[in-house]
Amino acid sequence: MLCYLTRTDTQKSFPYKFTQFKLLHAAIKASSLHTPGAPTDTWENQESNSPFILMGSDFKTIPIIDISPLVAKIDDPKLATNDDLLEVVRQLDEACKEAGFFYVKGHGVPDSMIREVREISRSFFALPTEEKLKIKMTQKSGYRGYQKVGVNITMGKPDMHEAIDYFRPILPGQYGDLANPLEGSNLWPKTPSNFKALLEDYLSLVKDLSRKIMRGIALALGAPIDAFEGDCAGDVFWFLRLIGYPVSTDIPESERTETGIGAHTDYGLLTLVNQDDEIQALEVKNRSGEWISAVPIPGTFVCNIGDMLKVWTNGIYKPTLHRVINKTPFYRVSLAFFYESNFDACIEPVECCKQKTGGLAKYDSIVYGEYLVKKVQNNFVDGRY
Ligand SMILES: N=C(N)NCCCC[C@H](N)C(=O)O
Ligand SMILES: O=C(O)CCC(=O)C(=O)O
Ligand SMILES: [Fe+2]
Repeated sequence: MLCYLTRTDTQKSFPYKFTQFKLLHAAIKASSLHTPGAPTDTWENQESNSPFILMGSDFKTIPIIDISPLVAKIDDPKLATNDDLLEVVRQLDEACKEAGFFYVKGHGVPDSMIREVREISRSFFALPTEEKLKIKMTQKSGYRGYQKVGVNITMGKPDMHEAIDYFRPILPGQYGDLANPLEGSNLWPKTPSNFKALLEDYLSLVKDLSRKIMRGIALALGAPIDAFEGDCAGDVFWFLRLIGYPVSTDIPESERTETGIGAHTDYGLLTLVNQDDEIQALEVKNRSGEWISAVPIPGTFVCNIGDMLKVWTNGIYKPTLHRVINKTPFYRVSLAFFYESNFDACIEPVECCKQKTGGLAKYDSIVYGEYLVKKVQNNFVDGRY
């Protein structure tokens, strides 16, 4: 994909282009192709007052990456420089810079599992409201549990989805006062009976898959392979949302808004979305401001990067605005898994990324847990649970 951007404030213009890389050091160099203050800055303000004018092509589709070499080899130091793995790394780098979104196939999570977790979520959402409210989300439950359509808000507007939110369990006092509002354990419905067991199996698979993709992303950035482990994400905080988007005409007109989830970026490092086949509803905003559809591709996960990765990379990779609008006559189900950093991690631009972006930190450091708590509290209007 080739795009030309002109920096209007300095009158400097430059071509920005990705070529084929075969070796790891070339993949690392790819990150230094990034000129300070260059194209990724358009990502920051995707609305109108960007200092850049886009003149060339922009992404119209979201790349599909077959990550099977990465899944097979990334944990084996002897294999971590294989050509096929480095080709995956190169594709990850390109996708994170161009779109902030990519599909993964060849990820090793069985198709049957991917479908089953959606089906079991669908059967939960089909239960009577009284039944679903038995695991109701409240402030007291640490924001864990079921929320009705319209309870979650984005930019002040009710979202047209119902959901169950699961967060990594937090013991009282585990992170001092930092995690207080999110302390608690998860709420599991009694029916369907295998709900908890199935979702726990799923969670362990997507957690490990995310760890491997983050190893690939570390290499793509020219950072050590375990850069997103240890103090950063070695004790990762995760959460999982089971989401149901009703057919819009099934929602009373007085309560209806246009969006299943309004435009937002995700908060952490990496998100893995398992979306219903054949229902097109997830949209991703490109640099030109067009909404590009993330069409369902059976058996894949839609991956996207989050706010913490932007800070860590000093803006080399930026999260992309996305939203969900279900205009179809079908009830849509998705599972969004969020792989974040350690809850108490202080995320700041790292040296190797600063070097590639002019040397100075473009973002203040953020304590992830503080950021998350604020976000979660802002997602719900007091008393509207
Ligand atoms: N990354 C997460 N958790 N996504 C869930 C919904 C995002 C929208 C949320 N209401 C908001 O305004 O952030
Ligand atoms: O349902 C989807 O496809 C995406 C959900 C999403 O963007 C989110 O929960 O953050
Ligand atoms: Fe999202």
